[in-house]
Amino acid sequence: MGEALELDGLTKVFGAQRAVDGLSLSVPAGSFFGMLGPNGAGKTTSLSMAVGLLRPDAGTARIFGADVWREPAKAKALVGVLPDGLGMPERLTGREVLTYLGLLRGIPEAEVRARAAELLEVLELDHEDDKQVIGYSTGMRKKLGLAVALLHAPRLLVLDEPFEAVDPVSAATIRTILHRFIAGGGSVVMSSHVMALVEQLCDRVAVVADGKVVASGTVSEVRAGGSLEDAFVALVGASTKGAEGLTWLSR
Ligand SMILES: Nc1ncnc2c1ncn2[C@@H]1O[C@H](COP(=O)(O)OP(=O)(O)OP(=O)(O)O)[C@@H](O)[C@H]1O
Repeated sequence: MGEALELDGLTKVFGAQRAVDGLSLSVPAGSFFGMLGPNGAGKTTSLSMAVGLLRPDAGTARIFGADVWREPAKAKALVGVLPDGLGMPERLTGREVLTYLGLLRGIPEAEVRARAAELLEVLELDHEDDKQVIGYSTGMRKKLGLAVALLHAPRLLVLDEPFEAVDPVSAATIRTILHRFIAGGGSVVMSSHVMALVEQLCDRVAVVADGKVVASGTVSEVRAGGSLEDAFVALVGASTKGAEGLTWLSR
């Protein structure tokens, strides 16, 4: 079936820091792919380059074979993105955001309205229909961002921390939506810090540290008989910080 996403030698340098350092990975079509890594490992920077939001200093990103930076219109039509710290038109309601972005995508108006209504209902954003985005909570923003990513029925979803700040009921809804998306032939790449969620949802994972992939494969290959959390700590190095110092916290 080919590759949904192929990153080859992606590199991004900020000043003296190589935030992403020759990162390569391959996401087979139909897979649910988890990207793990400690804070500052380079996950957001890599995913931003992968979907055309941040220009790489070197390397390539392909979505179903389309080069994200050489054939952006073709590549971007195939992908729905939930970026980190999503900027939204703050003075629009959720329904207006979806309608506006759907029309910009070239979806016929009646179809946009029908899809927006369905997404808002499923994600339980429809009961506060008058609320502008500026009044949304972090979790509501995340859900609206996911609705935006799904609106044009992409073949690949790239989601940066989709479950962050989302309540358990909404998280279950999102999990169901993502499972249905995969069952319908879609592919998902998501970053997350929640190991249990990655173990439960994903069939393949990559662990990123210092801007490089330090392990990748099926979940069982990467966890190698133990838990994913143990494998992760072994790969990125355990820290003993926090056990010492801070004596002023003791009573
Ligand atoms: N615009 C920027 N300017 C300077 N440095 C940056 C910029 N964006 C990211 N960085 C640095 O690049 C490194 C990788 O950051 P990135 O946000 O990709 O990590 P991450 O793996 O997504 O982390 P987290 O899990 O905390 O979200 C960090 O050290 C960060 O400080």
